[in-house]
Amino acid sequence: MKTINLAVFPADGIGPEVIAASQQVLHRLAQLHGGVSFECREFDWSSAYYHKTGRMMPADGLQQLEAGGFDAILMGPVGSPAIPDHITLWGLLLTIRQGFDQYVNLRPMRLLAGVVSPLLNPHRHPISMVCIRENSEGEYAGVGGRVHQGKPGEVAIQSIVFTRRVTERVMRFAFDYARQHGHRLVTNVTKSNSMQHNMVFWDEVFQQVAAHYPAVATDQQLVDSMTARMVSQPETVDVFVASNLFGDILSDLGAALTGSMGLAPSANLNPERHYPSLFQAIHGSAFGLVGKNVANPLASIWSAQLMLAFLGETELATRLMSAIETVVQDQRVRTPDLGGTSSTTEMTEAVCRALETEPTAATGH
Ligand SMILES: NC(=O)C1=CN([C@@H]2O[C@H](COP(=O)(O)OP(=O)(O)OC[C@H]3O[C@@H](n4cnc5c(N)ncnc54)[C@H](O)[C@@H]3O)[C@@H](O)[C@H]2O)C=CC1
Ligand SMILES: CC(=O)C(=O)O
Ligand SMILES: [K+]
Ligand SMILES: [Mn+2]
Repeated sequence: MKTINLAVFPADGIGPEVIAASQQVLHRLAQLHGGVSFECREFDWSSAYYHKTGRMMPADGLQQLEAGGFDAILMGPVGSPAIPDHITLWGLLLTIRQGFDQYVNLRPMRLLAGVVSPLLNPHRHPISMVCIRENSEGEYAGVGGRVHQGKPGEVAIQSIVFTRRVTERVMRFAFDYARQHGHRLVTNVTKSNSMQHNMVFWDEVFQQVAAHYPAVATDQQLVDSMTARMVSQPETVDVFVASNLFGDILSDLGAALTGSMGLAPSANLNPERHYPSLFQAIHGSAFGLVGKNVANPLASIWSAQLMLAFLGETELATRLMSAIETVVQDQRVRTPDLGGTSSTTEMTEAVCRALETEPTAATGH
């Protein structure tokens, strides 16, 4: 029996509900497979932990996580109405992303059959985009400061940091990903018309890296018109590589275009596997839905599916994706964000049932 060791963070808001759902699905998957089990160690680092201790995680949190020997981290969203958002994000999530060098944020955005897109007649052209977001520096490098607070001469500086090593590696990842997964096009999302230093550099590195991948077509799109292109001609968007801030924004747009924030998954990857990677829905803590059992758990469950794929558990990953697709296409069980009245629990149980109808390893289909 193979054991997969997971660090699990229910975290904030709807996190505990969608993470419990994801764990339930993983355990059912393991049970049906028979050859693997998930060992989950739960961490209570969160906004509630902050209220108790004054910190989002212990001072040696990263060392504790590293010492745990985890294969991956499954995390709920971080953020509470009672604490400033920059404290919660920097106190936990962004610290882990940087500390564990999770420099790729992989965000597939695919309109699943059975989901209604806000775009008219979307099925004329399938919507399937993959955002490769730089996840360790750029606009979210965390460099800057404030002086003369509250005075007329107050200054606030948030510096954007682009380094060659980091820019090159995320672009190489984008091209490798495109090549491995049969994508035809990699789009460089930029803003080199107004940002004449960092974004001109970004474009140069893109060109240099692209030269090593002659079989993959490329194009370039300014980020402002990229938003319009994603809405007006989504069928022309395949893989795109974007800086930390641009990728953050464009992936929420992609989530909405493909039907719901409650569906969109993400993977925070350390591709070299020196550190565990972190899997988390792209949505936030959705304060309005907390405790009502109405949050769509599929974004988090799909993130767990990305985790299985990254861990090389191809059979489990394929089976889980197919169960998600079955439930969504069937349309009988739908949470309110998808136009239905089903609960988080019902949606989760529907995925567990769909897993049962998929071929098992034992039957060898
Ligand atoms: N990765 C993370 O930990 C993230 C944390 N946040 C934090 O979350 C908090 C709320 O941020 P918002 O900008 O309001 O974004 P949000 O994603 O929490 O909510 C945006 C909209 O999407 C809906 N939504 C989100 N998840 C859903 C789900 N699973 N099912 C159905 N509907 C869903 C919400 O009800 C709301 O209408 C803030 O504290 C923010 O800092 C935001 C984004 C990512
Ligand atoms: C923090 C945030 O919004 C994100 O990573 O998507
Ligand atoms: K807050
Ligand atoms: Mn975001």
